[in-house]
Amino acid sequence: MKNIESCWAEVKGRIKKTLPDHSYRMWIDPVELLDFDQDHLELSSPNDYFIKRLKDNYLLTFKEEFSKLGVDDIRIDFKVSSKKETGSGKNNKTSDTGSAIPLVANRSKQLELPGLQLKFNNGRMFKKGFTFDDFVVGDNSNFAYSASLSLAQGNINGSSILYLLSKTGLGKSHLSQAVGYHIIKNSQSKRVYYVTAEDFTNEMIFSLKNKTIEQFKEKFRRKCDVLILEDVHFLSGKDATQSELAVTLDYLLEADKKIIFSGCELPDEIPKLNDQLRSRLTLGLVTEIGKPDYSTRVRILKKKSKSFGCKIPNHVTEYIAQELSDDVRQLESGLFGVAAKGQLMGYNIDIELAKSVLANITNVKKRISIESIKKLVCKEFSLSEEDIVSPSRKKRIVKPRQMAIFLSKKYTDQPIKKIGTSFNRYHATAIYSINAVEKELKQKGVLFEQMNYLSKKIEAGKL
Ligand SMILES: Nc1ncnc2c1ncn2[C@@H]1O[C@H](COP(=O)(O)OP(=O)(O)OP(=O)(O)O)[C@@H](O)[C@H]1O
Repeated sequence: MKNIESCWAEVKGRIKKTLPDHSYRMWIDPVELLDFDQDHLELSSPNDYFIKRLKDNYLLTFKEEFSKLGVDDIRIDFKVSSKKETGSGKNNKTSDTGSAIPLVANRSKQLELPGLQLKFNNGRMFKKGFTFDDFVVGDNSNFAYSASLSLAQGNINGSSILYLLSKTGLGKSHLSQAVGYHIIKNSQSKRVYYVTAEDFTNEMIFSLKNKTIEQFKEKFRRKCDVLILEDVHFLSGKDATQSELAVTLDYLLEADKKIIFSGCELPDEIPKLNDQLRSRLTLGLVTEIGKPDYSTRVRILKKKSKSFGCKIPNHVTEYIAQELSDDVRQLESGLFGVAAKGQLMGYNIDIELAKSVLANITNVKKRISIESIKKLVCKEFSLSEEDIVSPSRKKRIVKPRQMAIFLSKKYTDQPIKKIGTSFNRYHATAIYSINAVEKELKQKGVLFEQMNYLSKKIEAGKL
């Protein structure tokens, strides 16, 4: 009889060679040997869902690999148990420092969506680097990552709908595009439509105006295998689009197509959504991505520096991770700032340099609050603070109020509900204000100029 422990290590090694990096990392790497005897072994697994996946997809492989090593008819059981409980300190430590997770050795160029290049055809292009291999998994994103990967590879416990929920900059677009990218990469004939809710609305309006609405319906209802729809909160109050989307979803669900939604709020919390659409949005699995903890932030920074080819010393990386804890977009901008200043000015990349770059980000952030934005807008529009929170619907007050609400959403991480309350407004009205400003910004008129002016002041910390 061979030594089971060494066989298990060899089985893992052999499976690693046959699986894509992210699948191995996701499903096999966390599994540890808990207990064993001559014809039986017990393996650890983080949760029941994981166990089901292992049994469905990898149990046979485990047995085959054992058999190849001369261990036949082994009985394998799984038990919910974290790595920590298994006492494998080595794994915890290495995954904290990031070295347990192999960096992408072969960053292939981001695939473009297949098919035509026409505007309004398949929607937006995927961003380079928004793949599963480029996503750093932490406790904050484990569930969302695993659900996204399951959907990309098949389905999530029989369901084909996923709702990714998070505050801004935490990886919703990254994961939803990773699903699309994975599907196209493995099956180029799949028609993946990646659009924001705003794109969907605009395309619908465009089709109505141009009398091509039948083609629009046909495209989304019958010519789409995977629909990725981002920022669904944008649909608030857009009745016609909501009804069309609900019907589209029925067609896709009927045909068992895959659907990924993303949004900053739960479907139940998005105001002015008709029941028809709301019930369809809640059909899928809702997975939330939270803020990454310190060790995950360090791993994200290390991965980003590596993929962008910049060498940042460990203590500087740790300093950036310590200082910037709100979201990953902010982390990225801190990292780029430090790398760029170092390179352009020929400075050493050290804590002093990092401090000087991060000071702008953190100081400005500290000073920005709903109240400070409210004050600034009142001052610039010669309004009193009573005016801006009053019930008045006079144009000279409504517009600045909407702008202040929009800026509060943009520059603070406060929930929209809270922003609404700060202006004595319902949640639905706050969302309406944000949408109204977004729409007017596109016209590049006076409001656009005013917004630029206010944004520059806020970013410069002149509050
Ligand atoms: N876990 C992660 N690992 C690596 N990169 C990440 C991770 N999470 C987020 N990012 C990066 O952070 C940036 C912002 O992420 P993304 O655009 O997906 O956020 P979002 O939640 O969609 O934000 P928004 O709601 O503002 O659209 C991207 O460059 C993305 O690659």
